[in-house]
Amino acid sequence: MNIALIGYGKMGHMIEQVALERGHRIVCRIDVDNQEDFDSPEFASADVAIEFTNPTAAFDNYCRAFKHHVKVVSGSTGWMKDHRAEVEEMTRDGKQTLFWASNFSIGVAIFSAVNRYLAQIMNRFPQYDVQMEETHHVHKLDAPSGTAITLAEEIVDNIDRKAKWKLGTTTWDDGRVEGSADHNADELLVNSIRHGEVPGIHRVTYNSEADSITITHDAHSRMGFALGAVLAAEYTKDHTGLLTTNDLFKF
Ligand SMILES: NC(=O)C1=CN([C@@H]2O[C@H](COP(=O)(O)OP(=O)(O)OC[C@H]3O[C@@H](n4cnc5c(N)ncnc54)[C@H](OP(=O)(O)O)[C@@H]3O)[C@@H](O)[C@H]2O)C=CC1
Ligand SMILES: O=C(O)C1=N[C@H](C(=O)O)C[C@H](O)C1
Repeated sequence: MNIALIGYGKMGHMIEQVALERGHRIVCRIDVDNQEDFDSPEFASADVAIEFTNPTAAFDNYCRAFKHHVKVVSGSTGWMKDHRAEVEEMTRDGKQTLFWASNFSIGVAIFSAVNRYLAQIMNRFPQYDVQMEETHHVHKLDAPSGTAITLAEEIVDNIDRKAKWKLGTTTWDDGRVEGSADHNADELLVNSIRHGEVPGIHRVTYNSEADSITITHDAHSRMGFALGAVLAAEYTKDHTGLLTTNDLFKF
């Protein structure tokens, strides 16, 4: 299939490698300095555009692709709080197509199923309090991570004693600590750590006086995200509307 890349950074390069290995063609690469290529015949020839940019650019990129009726697969995080409703409206009834996931790795799809099940079990065991921690490289622009937000929303949806999640502290390599761990009992605290070149670690811990139960997903590289994004593009070619990994992996 024909793939356009929007954002040619760490993920864009890795997705190109995986897409070529799987026999696809890259027909267009759009980065900051060639935005006019959105209006090129090469971009319009794409079956799917794969977008990995940043929290502030992502929504505009979806709109520019939709103008040419090009379907989008996107992993950019941090835009949902401002544009979720608009994207839901644009993709309603398959008018436009966006496959979005805060994390494309197969491992996180499995982790997320375990996360939801564990939260349901914990309704019967009020002696356990739950907290989350995510660790990423120091270049990351958003905190908490998109994956942490998705996992936190799943816990809040499934465990009666938590009403919402709250960003706690962000701890940096040089020892700086931003934010505060203060929170109410009905708030799920999510702490962030920014360290070196870590691709992404997500940890959910249930703690009681007697013991702790921790589940962790630790990405060894970005390769799992890139493979998932290309699998999502292959799925998106034949589907419409607002899609996500639950559609792809059938969890
Ligand atoms: N869902 C998932 O599985 C994953 C999601 N991510 C998310 O994907 C995003 C990108 O990650 P990553 O590749 O590591 O980041 P990078 O910073 O390495 O790459 C982003 C690229 O997008 C470019 N860019 C910025 N603005 C625009 C624009 N308006 N149009 C086109 N290109 C633009 C940047 O250019 P310049 O450098 O010049 O600004 C850069 O080349 C982040 O939001 C990250 O959180 C990352 C990994 C997995
Ligand atoms: O910025 C990253 O690198 C990552 N971003 C995604 C997120 O915010 O959850 C996914 C992955 O953890 C890597």
